[in-house]
Amino acid sequence: MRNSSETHARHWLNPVWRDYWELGKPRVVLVMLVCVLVGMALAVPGLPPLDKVLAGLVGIGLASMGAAAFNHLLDRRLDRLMLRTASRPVAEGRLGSLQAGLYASLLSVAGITLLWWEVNPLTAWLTLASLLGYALVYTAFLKRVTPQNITIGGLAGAAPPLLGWVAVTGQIHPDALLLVLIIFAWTPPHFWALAIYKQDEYARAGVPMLPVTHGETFARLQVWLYSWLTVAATLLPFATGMSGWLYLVGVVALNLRFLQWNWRVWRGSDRQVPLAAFWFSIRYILLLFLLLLADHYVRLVF
Ligand code: HEM
Ligand SMILES: CC(C)=CCC/C(C)=C/CC/C(C)=C/COP(=O)(O)OP(=O)(O)O
Repeated sequence: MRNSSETHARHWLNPVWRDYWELGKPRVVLVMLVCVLVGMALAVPGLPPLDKVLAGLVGIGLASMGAAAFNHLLDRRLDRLMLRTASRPVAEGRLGSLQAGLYASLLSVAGITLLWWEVNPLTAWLTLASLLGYALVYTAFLKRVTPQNITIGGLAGAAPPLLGWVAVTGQIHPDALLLVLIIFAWTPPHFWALAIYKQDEYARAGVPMLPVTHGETFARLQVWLYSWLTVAATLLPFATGMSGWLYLVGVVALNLRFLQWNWRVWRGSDRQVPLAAFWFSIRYILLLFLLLLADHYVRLVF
């Protein structure tokens, strides 16, 4: 048992708000909100209406953090079995299941309600579908039963640009679906690179991730193949006229780096390469969406 001074030191260093904040996976949600914002910006020729932008970002942000908190709750036993996740707040018992469940419900209900009243019902429905897709379909079911968990579950994570687009226009447009396709195709190279690096932990925890069920070589090949699918998807905004030359030049440069990293994942044997490719995938998707944004406004001005 901890003595009181240790307990005090721990609370001082790790206050409870920080645990609640961590439940929402804030860094992942931040990148998702950038994708939401880009969806909003590309949906209209000028600036999107500020009230929809603010209510949309807050509502989708709350719902996404709620979904992430449900993931922490439902995965608490699994998380305990892996080094990367063992010290998470619910897994380690710093927050109880009831607390986490109430917090996740509160964020989710607040987010969806805000979207319903201040944005539009379609955005609320689509966000609810993404929330349930990640928290229930992916976390509680797919993750535990099939190595295709993230290809199917990735649809929920890919939704943000569509949510942003619909928040501003109230309608689903094919261009928004192109943006969803980019994230959807990018998710397997993003995640399987990490899964290759962490395959021993997933195997020990009994999670059927691709490198565990089909072997490391097959997973490395899939990362390489899906990175080509991602490259193809990223060229569609230019091919359809949605984005211009600035986007094309930038995305070709990004894609060359992306392919280089994923080629090294496929051909290399260095154990650190998949981890580096995973971190590059995050910079890649962030820069790609910022590029779409820059291209959109440059084309408006010139
Ligand atoms: C089902 C789809 C996805 C899966 C399975 C997945 C999986 C993961 C995993 C396991 C991590 C490591 C988390 C950690 O160590 O705490 C991670 C990190 C990350 N993911 Fe994904 N991801 C998905 C979709 C996305 C999407 C759609 C985005 C953004 C658009 C995203 C952005 C990030 C970011 C920014 C990080 C780094 C977080 C940090 O700094 O700790 N991911 N992802
Ligand atoms: C409303 C909406 C857009 C919802 C999407 C919410 C959301 C935060 C998705 C995140 C995707 C992600 C990090 C998956 C990893 O889960 P994991 O359980 O495989 O990874 P872990 O082991 O790190 O928990």
